[in-house]
Amino acid sequence: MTLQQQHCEACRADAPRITEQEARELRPQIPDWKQIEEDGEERLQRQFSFKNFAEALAFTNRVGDLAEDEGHHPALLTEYGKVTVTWWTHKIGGLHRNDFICAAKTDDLYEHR
Ligand SMILES: C[C@H](O)[C@H](O)[C@H]1CNC2=NC(N)=NC(=O)C2=N1
Repeated sequence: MTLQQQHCEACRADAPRITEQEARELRPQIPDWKQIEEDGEERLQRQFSFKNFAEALAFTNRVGDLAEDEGHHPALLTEYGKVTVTWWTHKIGGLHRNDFICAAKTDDLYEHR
């Protein structure tokens, strides 16, 4: 089953961070995302481009709906013509499989915008 077809599991404080092996296997499904470290935490980040602010905001709201549906929430920076989406799991201060699932679903929203 692809990442896009999966759903997030409820975030738990004792949930295991994703292993480097798992991340290596999943990264090819989200090739446009980069893994960054911010505040000492691993995160997934991608910048999406748009014609103007209105389109950027519409996409932002769709990602917001996705987050509510999955019970898993990103950081969103919405600017004129671009939206930067950052996924990580607050409860474990790092990356969980959920973040890869949501990154893949975010790509889907962009491709079908
Ligand atoms: C109670 C609520 O489900 C939890 O606080 C969820 C909300 N959304 C979340 N989103 C993210 N990215 N990480 C979390 O740990 C998280 N926890």
